[in-house]
Formats: sequence, structure tokens, C-alpha cells
Amino acid sequence: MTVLEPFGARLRRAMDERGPLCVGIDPHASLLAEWGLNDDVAGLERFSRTVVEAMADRVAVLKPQSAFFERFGSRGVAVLEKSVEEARAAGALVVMDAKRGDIGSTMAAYAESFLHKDSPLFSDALTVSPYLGYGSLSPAVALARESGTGLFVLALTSNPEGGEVQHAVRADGRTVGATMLAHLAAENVGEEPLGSFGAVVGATLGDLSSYELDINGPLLAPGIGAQGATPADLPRVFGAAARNVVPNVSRGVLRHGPDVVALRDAASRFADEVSAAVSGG
Ligand SMILES: O=C(O)c1cc(=O)[nH]c(=O)n1[C@@H]1O[C@H](COP(=O)(O)O)[C@@H](O)[C@H]1O
Repeated sequence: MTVLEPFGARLRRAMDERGPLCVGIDPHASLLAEWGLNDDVAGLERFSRTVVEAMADRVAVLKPQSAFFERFGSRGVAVLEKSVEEARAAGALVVMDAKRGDIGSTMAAYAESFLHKDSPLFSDALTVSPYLGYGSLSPAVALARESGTGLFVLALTSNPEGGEVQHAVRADGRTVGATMLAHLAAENVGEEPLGSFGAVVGATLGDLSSYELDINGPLLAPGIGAQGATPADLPRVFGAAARNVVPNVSRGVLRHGPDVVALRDAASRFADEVSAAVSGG
């Protein structure tokens, strides 16, 4: 297999060159309607192509949300394949948001679907769920190491319901979420300039100073915009780990379409606010 430079190194460089913002490609039916598009495969394709055209040559990361493509069956997935390919060709890193998680042998097939270089859906990284046990993700960790890709593991999610699982306290006194962060820190030991095994940590969660967020890996932070968090929250939520945060905005940017210039302006306003907040400016 052609081996890419590790995802963490590629991501760090992209964050340095383009800023850390991740824009989501989330073609909600309501957004298709707002954009004057039909809720069908042609509308999906137009939406996705517009976002890629507007963003892929300037933001560090694009994150397509697979569910909105799967909704249309195989033709929707074909649009997803094309979007991933075009976004990567234009220089963006693609984090496939498919939140996969299963017993190890099945997990291996999920990993192949997104992280093997010959897969039609090959992406730079994949979101995964560790709630069948962190160890069930091992085939994905192994393939990511082999192919120079990365994972974002759901540790502390942005939604209010996540706490009942992630804040649960284990017999050793640690919360489940903290345990996931510790597993990721172990994966990333010694990696420079940044490990490839990231955590998803919601920007909506308030002060997380009781958590060890310094996992030497990226922290994907959804929740900015439509879910109520703002870039100004990042230092308060993430403290010193803010330098490794990849803030995600989906609807907060996408609602400005379909005009490409308006989409770019919206993303660049978020990017400026992130940079002012994280650099203390
Ligand atoms: O893994 C994710 O990206 C994710 C994790 C999480 O904890 N919360 C969360 O909102 N997301 C995703 O991030 C995006 C947020 O979209 P907006 O709320 O429109 O910005 C959606 O695609 C969600 O599926």
C-alpha cells in the first residue's frame, strides 16, 4: 500500500497553513430547501459540489456527514465518493463522519471501507464510536497506522444526552470519557508533531479542566454555530489544549449558501474568530 505521511503530521501542517477550521458537509433536507434545491440526488450533488468548490482550496478539513448521503441509497453514496475525491484533490483533508463502531472483525471491514487507499470512500480520517469497548477499534487503529490515516474517537460528545454514558464513573474512579482520552494519549505517545488518533470533544461542554485533554492528538470540536457554542468558548472549554482543536461548523456556515462567496465569507468569519480566541487576540 502507498503510505501517506501520518495523518497527524498532515493535519498539523494544514492547520498551520490554512487555520484549524473544519467545515461540515451536512446536506440536511431543510438546507436543500433553503438553497432552492430539490430533496433528491440532483439536489444533493449540487449542494455537495458547491460546498467543495467553496471550501476545499481554503479550509484545513472538510467533514462530510455520511448519513445525509446514505439517505439516498447507492446514488447518494456515489455523490459522497465524488465529493471526497474532489475535496482531497483540491487540498482539503477529509474526515469522514460515519461514526462506525462494531465487534473487532466487523470493525476491520468498516476500517477498510474508509481507510484503505483502494476504497472508493478512502478518506484521511474517520469518526468512530468506542462504545463497544475501546479495544474493538483495534483493527481501525492498525489500518490507520498502516495507511497514514487517522481516527476521531467519540470521547465527550456535544449532545446533552452523551453524559449518561461518557460521564459515568467506572470502578477505578475514572469517567468513561476520561478513559477514552487516556487510550488515545497512549496511541499518540512519541508522535511528532501531532498524533493521528484524535478525540471528539464538544465545544458545547463548558469547562473541561478536570479532563486530561492533552492527548498529543487532535480534538475535533463540533457544536459551534447551530448547537450554541461560539469560537470565543474554545479557550474556556479546552484550556492549553486549544492549540490542538479542530473546530467544526456545519449549519452555521452552510445556511449562508448557495452563494459561494457568502459561504466563503461565513467560513472566514468563523476562522477569524477562532484564531482571535485561540491566540488570545
Ligand atoms: O463526530 C462529530 O462530528 C460530531 C460529534 C458530536 O459530538 N457532535 C456533533 O454534532 N457531531 C457532528 O458535527 C456536526 C455538527 O453540525 P452543526 O451542529 O450543524 O454544526 C454534525 O455532522 C454532527 O453529526
